[in-house]
Amino acid sequence: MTKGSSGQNGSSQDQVDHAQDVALKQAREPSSQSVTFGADKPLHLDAGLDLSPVTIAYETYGTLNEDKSNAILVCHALTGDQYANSTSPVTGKPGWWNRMIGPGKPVDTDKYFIICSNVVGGCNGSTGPASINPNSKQPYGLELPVITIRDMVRAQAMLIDHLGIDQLFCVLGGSMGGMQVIQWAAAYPERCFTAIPIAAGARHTSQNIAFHEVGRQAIMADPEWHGGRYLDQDTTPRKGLGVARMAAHVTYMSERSLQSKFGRNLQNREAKTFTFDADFQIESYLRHQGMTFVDRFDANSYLYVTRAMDYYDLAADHDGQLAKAFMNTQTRFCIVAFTTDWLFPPAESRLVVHALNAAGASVSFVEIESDKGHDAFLLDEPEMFDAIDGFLKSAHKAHGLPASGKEA
Ligand SMILES: CC(=O)SCCNC(=O)CCNC(=O)[C@H](O)C(C)(C)COP(=O)(O)OP(=O)(O)OC[C@H]1O[C@@H](n2cnc3c(N)ncnc32)[C@H](O)[C@@H]1OP(=O)(O)O
Ligand SMILES: N[C@@H](CCO)C(=O)O
Repeated sequence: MTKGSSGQNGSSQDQVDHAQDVALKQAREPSSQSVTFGADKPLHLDAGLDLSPVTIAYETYGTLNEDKSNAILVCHALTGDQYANSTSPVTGKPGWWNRMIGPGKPVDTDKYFIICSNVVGGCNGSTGPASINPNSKQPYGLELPVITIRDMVRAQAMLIDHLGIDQLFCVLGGSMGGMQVIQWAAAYPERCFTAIPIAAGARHTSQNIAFHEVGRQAIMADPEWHGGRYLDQDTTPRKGLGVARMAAHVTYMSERSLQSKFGRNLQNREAKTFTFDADFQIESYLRHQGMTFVDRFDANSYLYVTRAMDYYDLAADHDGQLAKAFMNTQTRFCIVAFTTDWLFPPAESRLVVHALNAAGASVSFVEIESDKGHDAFLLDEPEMFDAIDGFLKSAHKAHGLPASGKEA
């Protein structure tokens, strides 16, 4: 942990110049597959408007079998993207779920056809606030209606229709991805043979909304935000977005992991400097997380995706009774939670488990002892891999799928 001190509000951030911003914008052009639905097939939004055209950028891995019964939809988290198992053209980093997806891995590309799409409201090729508003011919900015988790899932259903798939063998994802899984199972039970929400819940809590609001205010307080019209000015609210990520990142870790990674260790120095530089490793680490984030994510998209999570409350959509969302479902659930996740603690997952039990659903609950906090689902957690591997293998048998997706 001895990377050089990086001043979130200091000189190294300021070195990121105009050219880099332009490169970033270019990188956001969809480089994956994408489908665009026109005015004849608009996306109906919870905000009460229709969105068209609407583009959905996605990646696929593995082979779709002849009867299209081996498809798995992977839903990404807040700032994730469609590059779950392929190198991101924006960061040059390997797929964010390479540990989970691949030949012989729990989400086995030798058996399944895996689809991962960028959410609507995002910034990696799907329609979002940086997309061109057909009316003004300018980027939408805040003219894009607020997007909800239900909207994201409705857009994914359009993509699944487009691919000619009636039923998904599985829908899985973590955090905001897990919210989408829960919404998929509630809205389209007959289309989900299995569902695996990880480190997620059926609502955003008051504390979670509070942290998101801190982040949004940091972005909107940055003078470079320009009321959301920063792209017209060829700039981005880097400082505000960086601070938003720093605050959010703390919530993705646990007290134990922060302590064991960094403790009170100083960053490349023998003694405190009696300044406000990044004396502590944790300060340097957070500044690094903030700075690298602004190179890969759009500030307005951050407003939209955080809002989507805040608005999610599945019980409220069913007279306050979560079980009603799942009545008579045939979907088989595996709910995964981590003991040190304080963003979506196991108690939130248990509410979903109890509702599923009350609805008579088939559900297993895997509570994993981990010190990695919320982001454990992105990391090396053998117990999580074993649980998902076992669950999918048993569901595979119950479904009657052939051993390999290439057969059929
Ligand atoms: C879920 C989706 O759909 S995808 C979106 C998820 N992706 C992200 O959230 C990306 C940002 N988040 C992270 O990096 C998360 O911490 C994780 C969980 C994904 C990765 O966790 P880990 O592998 O444990 O990495 P860790 O948290 O230690 O961070 C490593 C980075 O911090 C840097 N770092 C570590 N210590 C320090 C320090 N003292 N000072 C400055 N930088 C430091 C490392 O150099 C490394 O930088 P790099 O990522 O630019 O190479
Ligand atoms: N760290 C992940 C999960 C947050 O919920 C992300 O940024 O998407």
